[in-house]
Amino acid sequence: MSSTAAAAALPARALTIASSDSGGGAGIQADLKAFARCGVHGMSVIVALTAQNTTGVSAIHECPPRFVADQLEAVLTDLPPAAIKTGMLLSAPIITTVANHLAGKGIPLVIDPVMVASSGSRLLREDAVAALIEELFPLATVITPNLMEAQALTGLGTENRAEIAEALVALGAPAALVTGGHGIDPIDHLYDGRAHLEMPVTRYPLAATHGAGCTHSATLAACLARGMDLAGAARTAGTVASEAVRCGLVGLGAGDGPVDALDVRRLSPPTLTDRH
Ligand SMILES: Nc1ncnc2c1ncn2[C@@H]1O[C@H](COP(=O)(O)OP(=O)(O)O)[C@@H](O)[C@H]1O
Ligand SMILES: Cc1ncc(COP(=O)(O)OP(=O)(O)O)c(N)n1
Repeated sequence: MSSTAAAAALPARALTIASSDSGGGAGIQADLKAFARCGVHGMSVIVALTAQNTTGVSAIHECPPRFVADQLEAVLTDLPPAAIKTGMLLSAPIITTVANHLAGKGIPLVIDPVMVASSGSRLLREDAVAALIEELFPLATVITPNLMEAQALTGLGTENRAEIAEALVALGAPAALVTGGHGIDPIDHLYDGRAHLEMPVTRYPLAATHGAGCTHSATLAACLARGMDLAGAARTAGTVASEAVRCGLVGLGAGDGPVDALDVRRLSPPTLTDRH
């Protein structure tokens, strides 16, 4: 195969800029599984490490912003991604570093404004919320808060997703997708500044939703990397996240079990042959 033909056969690339979950349920670990689920080569810039399991976060170790910049430069210079997602960014200096590296690149960007873990720990410092809105939202293709994050960002108490999505777009993001895992109705709501689109998702009443939001936003980025339009990518993200909950590993730990985008229980190690 010629090198041009070999390059044409390569998978699309997507990058996650987020934090590690030592329990393997959310964060970078969930993102890379979602990228693989979508047939996309995943790359990662890790901004913080969490000591975390299914019951909660016990410690957070922040990477120096200079090392975040080193990772960004390593990836962006050699392996430019076709789409990027951000997850847990933790601090204002990290957000500024990320924004400085992404500004002007024109790469589709999904911002998952991760603020508080479902276990209650803060994953975005209070003094970093303004930086997220002012420096990163204008660079986004779409932001994907859950209902509670959307309420915190807008200061609105309503559960009316159309109203909240419009307020999010008014904050500077070109499009907002409010996810529906926690709401009364399991509906994802997309507003792109012109039209509203409601996307029902199948809800599974399982104790295995840890990492659902990460899986959702990573799938959305992977679909954009593969050339899908925003509405199609949003529908696929809702379906993949919902399926990951259906396949979730209930009982894996003492708390909320991790979602499983790859449905690993149906996989087994390859059979070894004489050639191996
Ligand atoms: N119980 C559930 N059953 C099916 N899908 C779910 C469930 N919880 C979450 N999801 C899926 O995960 C997505 C994100 O979930 P959500 O709870 O809104 O965000 P987060 O995990 O960030 O709190 C939803 O849009 C939905 O597709
Ligand atoms: C390292 C890390 N990143 C993100 C989250 C939040 O995960 P998410 O899927 O948005 O929601 P919950 O699993 O907290 O419901 C996290 N916990 N850790």
